[in-house]
Amino acid sequence: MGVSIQGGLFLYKNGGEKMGTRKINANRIVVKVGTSSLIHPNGAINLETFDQLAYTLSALNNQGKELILVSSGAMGVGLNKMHLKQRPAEIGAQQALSAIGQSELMTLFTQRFDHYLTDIAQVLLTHDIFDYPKSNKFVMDTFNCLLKDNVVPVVNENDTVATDELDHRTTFGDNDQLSAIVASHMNADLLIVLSDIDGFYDQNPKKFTDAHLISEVSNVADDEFTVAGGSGSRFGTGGMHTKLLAAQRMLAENRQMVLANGKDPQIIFDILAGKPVGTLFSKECVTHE
Ligand SMILES: Nc1ncnc2c1ncn2[C@@H]1O[C@H](COP(=O)(O)OP(=O)(O)O)[C@@H](O)[C@H]1O
Ligand SMILES: N[C@@H](CCC(=O)OP(=O)(O)O)C(=O)O
Repeated sequence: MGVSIQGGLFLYKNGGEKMGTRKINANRIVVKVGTSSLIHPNGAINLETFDQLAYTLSALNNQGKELILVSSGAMGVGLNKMHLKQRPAEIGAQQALSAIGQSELMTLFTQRFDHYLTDIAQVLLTHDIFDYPKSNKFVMDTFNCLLKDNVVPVVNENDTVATDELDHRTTFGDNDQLSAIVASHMNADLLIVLSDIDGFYDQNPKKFTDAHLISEVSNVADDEFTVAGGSGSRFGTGGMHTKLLAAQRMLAENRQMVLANGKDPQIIFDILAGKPVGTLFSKECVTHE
């Protein structure tokens, strides 16, 4: 079991040793994967992640779990396809790149999921879509039909029309919060956020080598936001801030969220088996020695 350092935070013992098991009971699961897990730092496609994500979700789908994948990466894949090193400055050009990348992203997923005999579907959403009762119903009906037919919806923000959270310079979209919105409306038991980092640390580990991984968080307040920095990769957008906002929403609704490293998506099996990997955001402490 972790050591409490304050309020609702538990650090891993001995600087990272993982102990105990968690009680995770999840049937409907939203998995969010960030650009940093899908694209190598050199800009190339991380084929292992695509393949292992498809394998893991297909295996769980075959076990009867209901899965929704929220995937970033349209911009990263678009940059790669157009042989560009960095995002263009203009928002229109960014949106065009994302449109190019989105179809390529789906091609990559379709290939890998086909290999594991799993059908997928593309669902492009905006953050506010659930606020309109008619659209809300259409979106929910679509998700419910797909899940009933064992099809895995692959969600991304519809970057062509979503401009509300873009600063028109450096950030593009926010799938961390979109995944929490989807988890919330689809009444998911668990949100798994896969990133390029082992979990939530007491300071940005890409900047501070003595940062400690936090095992469990039961409350996200100002203290947590002060140690949440920006994105660690060239392509990620929200950094830890948007992940904490997603966690805040999950906690408020008494749902669980696990933030874990997506370099090997089979970590999802460990999460569901209750192994104390990553950071668990949960109102109640569910780790037992
Ligand atoms: N307190 C923190 N704990 C962990 N990571 C942090 C923290 N503060 C900032 N970060 C940064 O957040 C990054 C993950 O966010 P981001 O690059 O947007 O990934 P993704 O593409 O997976 O959404 C990490 O690589 C890390 O550099
Ligand atoms: N819609 C954008 C994703 C934006 C986003 O939230 O990215 P990330 O921080 O990598 O999860 C894209 O597909 O590039």
